[in-house]
Amino acid sequence: MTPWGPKGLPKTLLWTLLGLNLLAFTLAVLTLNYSREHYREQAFVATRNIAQLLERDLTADLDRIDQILTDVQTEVEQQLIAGALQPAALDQLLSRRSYRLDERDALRVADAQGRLIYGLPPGLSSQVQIADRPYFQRMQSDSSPGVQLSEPVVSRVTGRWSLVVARRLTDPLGEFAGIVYLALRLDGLEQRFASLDLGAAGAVSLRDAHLHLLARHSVRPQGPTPVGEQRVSEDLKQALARAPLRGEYVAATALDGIERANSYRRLERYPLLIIVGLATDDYLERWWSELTLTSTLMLSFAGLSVLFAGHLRASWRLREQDMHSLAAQGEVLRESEQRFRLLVQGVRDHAIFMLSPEGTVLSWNDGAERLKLWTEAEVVGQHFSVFYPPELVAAGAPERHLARARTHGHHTVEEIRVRKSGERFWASVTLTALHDQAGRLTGYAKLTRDITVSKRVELQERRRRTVLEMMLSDAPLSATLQAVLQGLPDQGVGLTSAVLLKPASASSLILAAQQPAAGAWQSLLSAHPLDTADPWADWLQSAQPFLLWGPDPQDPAWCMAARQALGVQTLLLWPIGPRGAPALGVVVLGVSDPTQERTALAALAQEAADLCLIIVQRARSAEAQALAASVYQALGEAIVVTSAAGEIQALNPAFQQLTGYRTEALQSLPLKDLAEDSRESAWWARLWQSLETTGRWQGEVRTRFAHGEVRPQWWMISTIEDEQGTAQKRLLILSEVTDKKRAEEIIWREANYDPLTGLPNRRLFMDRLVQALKRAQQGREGLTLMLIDLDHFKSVNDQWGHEAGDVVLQTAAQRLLACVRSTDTVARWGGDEFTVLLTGAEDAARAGALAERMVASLSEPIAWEAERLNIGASIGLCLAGSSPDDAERLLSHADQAMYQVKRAGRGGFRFYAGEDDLSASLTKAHKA
Ligand SMILES: Nc1nc2c(ncn2[C@@H]2O[C@H](COP(=O)(O)OP(=O)(O)OP(=O)(O)O)[C@@H](O)[C@H]2O)c(=O)[nH]1
Repeated sequence: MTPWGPKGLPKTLLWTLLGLNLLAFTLAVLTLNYSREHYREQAFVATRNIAQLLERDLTADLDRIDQILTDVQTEVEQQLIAGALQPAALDQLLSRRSYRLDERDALRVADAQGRLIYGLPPGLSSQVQIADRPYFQRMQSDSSPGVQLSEPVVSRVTGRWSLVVARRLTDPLGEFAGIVYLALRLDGLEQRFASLDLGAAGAVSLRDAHLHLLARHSVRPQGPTPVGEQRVSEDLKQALARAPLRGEYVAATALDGIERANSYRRLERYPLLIIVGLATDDYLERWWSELTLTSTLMLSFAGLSVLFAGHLRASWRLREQDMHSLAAQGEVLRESEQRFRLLVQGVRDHAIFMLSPEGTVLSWNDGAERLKLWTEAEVVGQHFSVFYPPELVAAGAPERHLARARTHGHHTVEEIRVRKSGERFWASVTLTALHDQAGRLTGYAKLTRDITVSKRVELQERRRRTVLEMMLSDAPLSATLQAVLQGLPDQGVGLTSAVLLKPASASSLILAAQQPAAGAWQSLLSAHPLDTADPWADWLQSAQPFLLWGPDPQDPAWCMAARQALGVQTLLLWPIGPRGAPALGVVVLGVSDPTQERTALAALAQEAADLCLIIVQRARSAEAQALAASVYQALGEAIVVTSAAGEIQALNPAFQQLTGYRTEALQSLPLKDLAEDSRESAWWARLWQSLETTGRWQGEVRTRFAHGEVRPQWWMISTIEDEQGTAQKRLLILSEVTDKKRAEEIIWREANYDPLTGLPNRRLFMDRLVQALKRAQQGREGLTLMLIDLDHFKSVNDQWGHEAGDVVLQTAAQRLLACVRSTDTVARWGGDEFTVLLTGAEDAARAGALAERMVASLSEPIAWEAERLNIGASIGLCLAGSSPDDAERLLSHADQAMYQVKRAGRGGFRFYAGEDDLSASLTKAHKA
């Protein structure tokens, strides 16, 4: 945010507002000051006027009094010249003059000794003396004529404060003869002052020459007037010093402390001073209102200024924020644009460019250059239809796409495009219409991505699926092969046509040909048969790919003809068939675009060839299966098909006829349910063990028929295995029992089983060991071999006879069988030696535990007649390794391990510990 700084507009405005406020304030102060001075001046004018009026008034009064006094003086002096004072004549005189006097002011005459000789009220006679009065004594000694004024005195006649106005009397000799005077009552003066309008607190005073207070009127009196009081304010003293006759001053009066604007004036002819004052509060009353009003206005103005400034500041801040935010947005936008431009420029996997509304290229990014191989300088200004293959341009695709984008906002399509080199590729194209704010079309943004790889995979998968579905729905072979070819041009590799040929009689057989070039192929082959002469014969035998990329004089004549007939440069022949085996057919591709990637073409041909091989092989295996099924159905032998685990899956008609069963009745039942003999579980276990280890079993079985009948049947069970040797099905063929079959079985049993113990003999054990080793070497199961030799068996024979030895051998066989699983094989190797073959996911831990159990079991006493025979067992173990162990070597290793146990004292087991265990093998060899 921009600071509320000195350079900003708001700061200027702030200063302006402040200046305006200061100006207004100054003006207001000046105006108020002027106004105050004005009011004061008015007050002075008023007081001056009043003082002047009072001066005139008082002077007039005193003049009048003086006139009377002069008249009386003249009269009295004449009477004195005449001999004695004649009061009657004075009364007469005074009665003529008395209208000019206030009735309260008495005119009196005192003689030279100060005795009142005239003017006393009745009853007082001559008792009144004024000889002690200072004014009397002054006049007694001062012979100057003229009127004299006294200091304020309390009249001895009236008892009131009075001012004595007197004239000196002289006798004819010129000696002092007394005074004639008028005692002017001061309260009378105060009453006169009271008639003046002096506001709420004004005052007027009269002082004598020595500033004694004579009379005073205050609108707000503080008590009786202190007549004679000489205290005055310093301001008055200073003013009098400056201007003794008249002047003005402002001061708080010494008597009541109220500040007033005062005017003073000395009477010209009498030593009196008039002071008139108007209280400051009075004359400034209006000024105070003005001050209040002005202050209110000023405060209002200042308040409004502050509000205005605040509002302005807030608005400015908002504006600043807006501007900042705009600036920030602008910056973000610029950055975003920059990033977008860099992004678009830098995108290398997508062609991103702009088109004008007419489809002319306006801009070009790195990805576009990489994808389409045009540089920006070459392509800008060209119409974008240069990226379309000619057939799409001819069909009006570019214009159609623009129109769609215009109508719908954008248009996405997956189609073939061409690079500058002419190479075709699968592209995913999105055209987006761009408009300005007024909604006018400004152009198009075009995004193109090379999707050749994924598209090929997708098309390949689609074709495979189609072909698979056709195969599963048993579509005709030719139609399925045709489907392989039909999808090929979509792969975008510029294929002109493809054909599948059957080489054996190639000239006449086209297995399938891609439309619409089938006719061209047909006529080519009729004119130039692809015979089996050199070099084709050898090639077809080897089934190697044959790629002809360009015309070469060495090429077979047929190729030259094919190129010519199809109008192509590149021919590609790919054999159909497993490598190294004679070809079943040939895929021939004619490629129109010489720039095509060879690996892509080769992959396409190979994939078509692989698909064709699967189709042909399946057709053949279907034929074979159909044949087998018809044989199975037609055969006179009764046949049952089961799963590898023995669950019944199918019965042929002959079986149903023989046994009376329907297929549904036996479906999923175990095969052993058909054998009455399987009630004895050990019998069935032996049978199944034989079947699992040898894959075959045959013998007489009491067989249950449909209606409860049990008839002896000859069972011949064989196993159908897959290519890895894993059992898939069991096939049981039932037939009538014949002597020959019985004899065969006896011979078979004697050849494979030990008659004393019933265990498989050495021969059968070796068979099973070899089979198990095969499986172990395919990594499908583990294998452990055990060689068990009874300890001290000879002594049983020696001590108890051969029969006892036989019982011991039989018992040992049973005990060993009881220790193992049904899938394991326990065999009698010979004499008192047994072998055990443990299969499945064997490990040393389980084999060791089993050996331990066997040692323990064989150590248990064996009952014979009343005796308890004691033997033991020594066991050698050997785990089949990942190396191709042969059976003999395994047996030798187990034997070495067993002998080590014997040497160590018997009664135990031991694993073969490697070739280093020489002592064991050597000693055994010696023993042998
Ligand atoms: N009862 C009986 N004895 C047999 C049979 N076959 C072999 N023998 C005897 O089994 C004996 C095996 O001998 P050896 O294994 O050396 O004797 P051993 O006492 O077990 O000696 P070690 O194995 O060293 O403990 C021989 O005496 C044979 O005659 C047979 O079928 N029945």
